[in-house]
Amino acid sequence: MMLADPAVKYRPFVPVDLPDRQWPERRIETPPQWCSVDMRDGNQSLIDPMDMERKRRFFQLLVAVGFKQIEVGFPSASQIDFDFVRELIEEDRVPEDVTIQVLTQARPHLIERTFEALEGARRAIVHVYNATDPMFREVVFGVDKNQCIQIATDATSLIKQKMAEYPQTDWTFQYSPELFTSTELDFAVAIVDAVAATYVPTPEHRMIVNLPATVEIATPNHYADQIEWFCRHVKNRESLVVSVHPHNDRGTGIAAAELAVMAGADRVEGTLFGNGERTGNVDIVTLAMNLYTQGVHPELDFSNITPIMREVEHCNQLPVHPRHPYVGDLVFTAFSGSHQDAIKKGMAVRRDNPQAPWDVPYLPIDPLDVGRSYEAVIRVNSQSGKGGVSYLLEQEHGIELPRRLSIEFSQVVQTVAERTGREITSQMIFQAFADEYLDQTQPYTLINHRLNSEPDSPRLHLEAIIEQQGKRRVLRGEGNGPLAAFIKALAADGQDVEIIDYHEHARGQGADAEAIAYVEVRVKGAAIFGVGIDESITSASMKAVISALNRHLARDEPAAANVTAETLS
Ligand SMILES: CC(=O)SCCNC(=O)CCNC(=O)[C@H](O)C(C)(C)COP(=O)(O)OP(=O)(O)OC[C@H]1O[C@@H](n2cnc3c(N)ncnc32)[C@H](O)[C@@H]1OP(=O)(O)O
Ligand SMILES: CC(C)C(=O)C(=O)O
Repeated sequence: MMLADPAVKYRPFVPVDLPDRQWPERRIETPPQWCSVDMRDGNQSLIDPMDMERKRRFFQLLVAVGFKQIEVGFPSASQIDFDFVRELIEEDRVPEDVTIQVLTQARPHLIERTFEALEGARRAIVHVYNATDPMFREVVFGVDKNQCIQIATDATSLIKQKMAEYPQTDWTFQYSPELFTSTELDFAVAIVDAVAATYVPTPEHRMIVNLPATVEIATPNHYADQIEWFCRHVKNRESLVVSVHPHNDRGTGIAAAELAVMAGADRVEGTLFGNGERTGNVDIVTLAMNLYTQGVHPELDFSNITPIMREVEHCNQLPVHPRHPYVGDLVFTAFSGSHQDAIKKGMAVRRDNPQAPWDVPYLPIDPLDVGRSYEAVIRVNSQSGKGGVSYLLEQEHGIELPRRLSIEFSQVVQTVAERTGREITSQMIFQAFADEYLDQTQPYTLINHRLNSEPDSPRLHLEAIIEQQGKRRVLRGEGNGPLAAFIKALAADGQDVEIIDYHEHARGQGADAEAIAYVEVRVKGAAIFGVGIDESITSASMKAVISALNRHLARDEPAAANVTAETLS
């Protein structure tokens, strides 16, 4: 049960005393070093840790994306992690420019085993950790501060010695004061200084100091303060690569990582799509794409993001949320009418000026940049409006509705959406459009027509063959254009139709192109639309008039109406 006063149980974080903090004014202008910990922190938190096949696939994926540092496991913790590291080395599967990293606790037998796993590696990062937070010192290890430092420096000495035993490998040393964020800052600096004094890094051969938010305990600005404070107080900063390793317990892992980089971190450890202990590690995809949308290339390649997501889902056996930034199945989709309208208008402006900076409403990134298409951007349900319906007809069926017709037709789609309660696909929209306008062939059906003109006269003579109730008849009329002649022919048959508005365009390209004509006509004082499609523009416009007339006549005979709703059910 939630407490009436949570303060009796939970303590707020203590702010860092850093009145002259510099990080809020900084911007991220170059990407940090990235290290994927999918195969270690990600793997250790899976329901079913990865088998060899999934590990191989994940490693290949990380290499293909462009990671240069990959924590491939905890080889002293499990045989499969050990075997995988051996396979990478023995089968020479690590590309020249990629460095593998492995984790070990600060315990001699685990360190020994770690080096056994790494024998023969071209290059490797050995990552050792011990918990430095006061509660862990007391409850988990039963050590005081000096003993805690001793665990870390003893491990460092042993690692340094083991590195010397295998000089053919290009080694990098990494130390993490686990639970850095809940460790007293001066103690975190003291233990890192002691470890560094043991290892003796130089600016040419730096050691990595990884400062994990093992459990996220505060707002991201607090983490940034801690990182800046650390960087300003640690000795020999120029000999260290300062790395961060945020988790996401408060849901602010991304913000914490970004602010930490502004505060001086050189490197970020995280996972693809944020798998990891509890609520996960920081998601490197989002971090990278956040940089990209600020105009900074992250030096990771997510230009075909969907297969990357599917591969990670396979390896982790965990789904990526449909609303996950930049990749989720629904993140490039707008259902709501006003969003669709704005996107449609923004896309139209962009089509005219494709080199302009990206400025499409509601879309922080061009879906094409991550291999997604525009087709899925707009989807229609009962929350949608005319913009979405017209967009889909235009994009997928080449039908560019005039504005007033799009208003009328969106009501047809709205009725279907509300009745079914489901998403309406572009195919369903086209079917509704065909039912409502194109297939209106009763009572009049246009079978054919012939046009004649006289020399030196603008007048055209039209003969239109129509079918009505199974019988064919010829209607005749004359006018200055084919449509005017057809209106005359209908008038002679007792149907007074007045053209109010007319639009036409080609549909498709090349030899297969068709013409589509839209008319708004007035019949017996009422305005109504009609649409016709044909290879010939004249036939398309006559069919459009017939469509409008038949719709008008159907309204007088309700039994013939409502075809659309039935067809879609
Ligand atoms: C925040 C992180 O993600 S850290 C990484 C966590 N990952 C893993 O733990 C991977 C899987 N782990 C394992 O397979 C095992 O825990 C092993 C092989 C590493 C160690 O196994 P065991 O020796 O059986 O120890 P166990 O699992 O019970 O861990 C607790 C012991 O480790 C010690 N320990 C824990 N962390 C550290 C550390 N960083 N340095 C030194 N000792 C440590 C504890 O003090 C405790 O020792 P004790 O038994 O003397 O009290
Ligand atoms: C080992 C360390 C870096 C870790 O995974 C954590 O603190 O979350």
